[in-house]
Amino acid sequence: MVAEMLGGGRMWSSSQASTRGVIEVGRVEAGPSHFPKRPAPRNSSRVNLSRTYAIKSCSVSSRTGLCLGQCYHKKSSACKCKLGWSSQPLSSLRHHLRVHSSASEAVLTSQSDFTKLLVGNEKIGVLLLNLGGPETLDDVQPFLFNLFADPDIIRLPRLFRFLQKPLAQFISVVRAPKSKEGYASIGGGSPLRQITDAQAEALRKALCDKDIPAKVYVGMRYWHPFTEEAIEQIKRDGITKLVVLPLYPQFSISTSGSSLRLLEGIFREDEYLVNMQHTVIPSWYQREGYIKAMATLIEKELRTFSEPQKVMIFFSAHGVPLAYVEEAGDPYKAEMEECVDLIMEELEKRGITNSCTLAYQSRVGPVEWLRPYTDETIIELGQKGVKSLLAPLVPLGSVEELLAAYDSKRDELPPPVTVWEWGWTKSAETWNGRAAMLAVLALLVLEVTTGEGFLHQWGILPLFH
Ligand SMILES: C=CC1=C(C)c2cc3[nH]c(cc4nc(cc5[nH]c(cc1n2)c(C)c5CCC(=O)O)C(CCC(=O)O)=C4C)c(C)c3C=C
Ligand SMILES: [Fe+2]
Repeated sequence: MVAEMLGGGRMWSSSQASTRGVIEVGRVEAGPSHFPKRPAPRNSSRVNLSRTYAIKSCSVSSRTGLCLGQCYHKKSSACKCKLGWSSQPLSSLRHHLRVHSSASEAVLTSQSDFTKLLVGNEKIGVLLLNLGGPETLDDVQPFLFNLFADPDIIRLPRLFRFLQKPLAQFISVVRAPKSKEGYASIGGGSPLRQITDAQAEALRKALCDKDIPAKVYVGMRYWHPFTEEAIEQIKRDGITKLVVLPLYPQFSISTSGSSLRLLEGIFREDEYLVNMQHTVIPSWYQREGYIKAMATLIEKELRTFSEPQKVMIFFSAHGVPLAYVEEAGDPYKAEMEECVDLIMEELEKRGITNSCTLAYQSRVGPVEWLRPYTDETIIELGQKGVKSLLAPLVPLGSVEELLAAYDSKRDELPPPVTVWEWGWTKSAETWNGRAAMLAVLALLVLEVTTGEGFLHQWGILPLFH
């Protein structure tokens, strides 16, 4: 599908138009992660976290050319709105995005414009995207089928795509017993729906408190409520402006990318949606609210150790297969590393200078995943004499896995380490969710108070100062 991205685009009426002139319909807001990477000395002042960057990546005019995800600009002036990430490196995106710092730019909308806009029949929606999870043990195999049938999860060469569903059926049946064991150990189902619904409700309330009567929807990729169901509700509610917000702080082909690709397909086919204004936030790990929330959680947890300064902060993130990063250009690893850097810098500002490690967990299948692996790293740390560990980035639902890895390695650790202090509790499972929520709220609050960000670009939030 070729999208007309340059020049076209539904424009706002003049009272709505952003004076920045860079964010229009379908524009993607993104942060410093989308700059070409540069070495980041720990002590340099790297990023102004409160700054917002607007990226001219995706304003599309034709009915068939609506673009929800990140877009590729070819070397020629023509632009392709790719349906998937498998055939073209995502890293090429960075070279073609026009990045604007909005820090010094003008105020967008007056208070009266704001009131007019809200009263003027605009219906704002926020669509939170997440993975979804089986609610009962009987849901596990069909959930796994949906997951493995996704070409962004099992990436087959185009020629072999016809095998996707049979393969998904096979893998889901084989994997189901192991998965069921995991879900049985956390109460017989995934907590993700409850957590995401709670996030949606908290966000709705926070927006409502700010006089933004937005409806917040949850769209899951592999289980109920499916993204398609959320979209149907959005249409029934007559939403006219939609903010699409994946609940993954860092972008990966396999998570936000997959959900955005699905949405892109739905939008392309639907006249109502094609005409609805929308904006997408592909990743937000670099937002001040998120970084500060994570730093605060770590700071608080460190205090529970007997010798806090000796604790190794062990970021155990969800992994992805190595080929995603090396062959398909998934920015996930770079974004994860930058996220860890930003959290550590924030901690340094607070006088916390503990050492840290980043490792990846949750591998599935026989292929190589991002290294270092969490289970192996735990042993190495033990052998190096690290006695206290705090793990802040553990993915939702995976704390058991990490603890099991730790426990199974306990015997392999040298004697002084067998009394390892472990700075994590079961409640950590929801930390990512809570931090994500905080981040989203902080993002909105930040944008209300500073005049930066997508809501201002749209002219739906006024400046307070
Ligand atoms: C090739 C397979 C997988 C990739 C790639 C992958 C990436 C990925 N996943 C998350 C977050 C979560 N995944 C969860 C469950 C889960 N993921 C896979 C496979 C891949 N994930 C499977 C098979 C499962 C089911 C459980 C299992 O059998 O191990 C969950 C938990 C959802 C829940 O039920 O609550 C999360 C969260 C990220 C962030 C990511 C890439 C960055
Ligand atoms: Fe996963």
